[in-house]
Amino acid sequence: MQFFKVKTVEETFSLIEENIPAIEQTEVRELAEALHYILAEPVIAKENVPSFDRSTVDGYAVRAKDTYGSSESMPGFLTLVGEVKMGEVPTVSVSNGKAVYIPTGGMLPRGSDSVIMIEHCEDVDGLLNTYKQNAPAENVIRTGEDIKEGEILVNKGTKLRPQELGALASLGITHVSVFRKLKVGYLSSGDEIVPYQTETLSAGQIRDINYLTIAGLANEWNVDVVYGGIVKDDFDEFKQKARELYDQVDGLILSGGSSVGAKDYTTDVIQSLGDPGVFVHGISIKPGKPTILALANGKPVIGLPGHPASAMIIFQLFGQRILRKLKGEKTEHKPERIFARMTKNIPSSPGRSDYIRVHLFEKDSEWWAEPIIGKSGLITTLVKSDGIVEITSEKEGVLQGEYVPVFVSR
Ligand SMILES: Nc1nc2c(c(=O)[nH]1)N[C@H]1C(S)=C(S)[C@@H](COP(=O)(O)OP(=O)(O)OC[C@H]3O[C@@H](n4cnc5c(N)ncnc54)[C@H](O)[C@@H]3O)O[C@H]1N2
Ligand code: MOO
Repeated sequence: MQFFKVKTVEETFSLIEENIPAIEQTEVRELAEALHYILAEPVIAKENVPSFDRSTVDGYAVRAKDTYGSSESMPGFLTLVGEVKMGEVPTVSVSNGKAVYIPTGGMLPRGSDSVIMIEHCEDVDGLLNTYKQNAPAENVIRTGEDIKEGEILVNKGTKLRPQELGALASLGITHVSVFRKLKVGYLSSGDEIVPYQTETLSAGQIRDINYLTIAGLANEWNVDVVYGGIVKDDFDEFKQKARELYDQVDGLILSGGSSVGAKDYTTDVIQSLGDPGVFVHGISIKPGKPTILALANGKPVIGLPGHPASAMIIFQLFGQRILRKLKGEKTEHKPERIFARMTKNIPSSPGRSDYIRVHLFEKDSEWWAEPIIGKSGLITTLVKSDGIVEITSEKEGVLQGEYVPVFVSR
């Protein structure tokens, strides 16, 4: 009889951190095709952004001191000497007592240090009445204020979000070196599992749910999935299919057979794939206790519990971390969570982390979390839920009205 040597959630996170390597292969991608890829080398700014002082408003470029003392009741007077054209170097400059018209984004003319907004002036036949005093640098973006030449703009290991792509574009960078896209293999196991396309089920059969839920999550994380099909509860067949798939991919996900029943071969199959092998079998968590995590010759292998809600929750909690590590992503994991108030008391055993599926609703300007009660074999518990409440291992549950963190599903 096998027994689980159960790890806590925190121990499991540390073991993932210690055990999972990053893939080393990189590729160069065109910037517009690099969204959600992980940067493989730092990007150092080769120029200033902006490369010139620019106005942030439509107005008049002035010397701030020439506007001192101007107010609604006591306007100042400046002589208009020309205008700045967009995208061009100004041909006029600003000297004492002078002003130049400038559109939003235009280059500040020599001699000026700030821009006074159109709303605060009046052009009376070339004499500019100023009704407000300006501070130096007011309504101006300075050269290099956004990005300074020589600074590290984006570090190695950063996931490229739209804002990083925008910043790289501002420097004229068209290609970036990124870690290549991951490809993981997915295999379902179980004599009762049949393809989801099966029209009529025979007695005892179940359509494969986990392929769609797990591949869907992986795709959301910019990871490709190779579907290895469904294997029967037969050690030799399972081992052979797992090996074939393992050889083609960067990591392997096996669903079902993770428990310790007579036909649960997943552990033995994983051990056959390579060293060091299993580093977690059993986590003090509900749902998902029989989870298996392993590393076989540098490739992670995840044995997910078969129950569909358990498989999804476990893959979100641990699979995502494993894949982030494998992708070379270095930025700290910050899951999206909100605080909501629990509508009911929920007991929990100390020493075990519980993940409660909840429906979120807003009442009196506050978020409330209504637990969705149901077994982890029921996929609709996740269909009805908007997120997962974490009850950490040191707690004995949560009380009605208590504020709890909810990991929101998107
Ligand atoms: N004696 C014990 N029995 C069980 C324990 C335990 O600690 N001691 N843990 C239970 C928990 S918790 C879970 S979760 C399951 C996990 O078991 P397995 O990973 O071995 O999964 P299976 O037995 O293969 O399947 C469980 C369940 O899920 C259905 N399933 C499996 N794959 C799919 C799929 N791809 N799509 C849809 N449904 C799937 C399967 O038909 C079973 O009903 O073990 C408990 N037992
Ligand atoms: O802990 Mo298992 O994952 O529910 O049914």
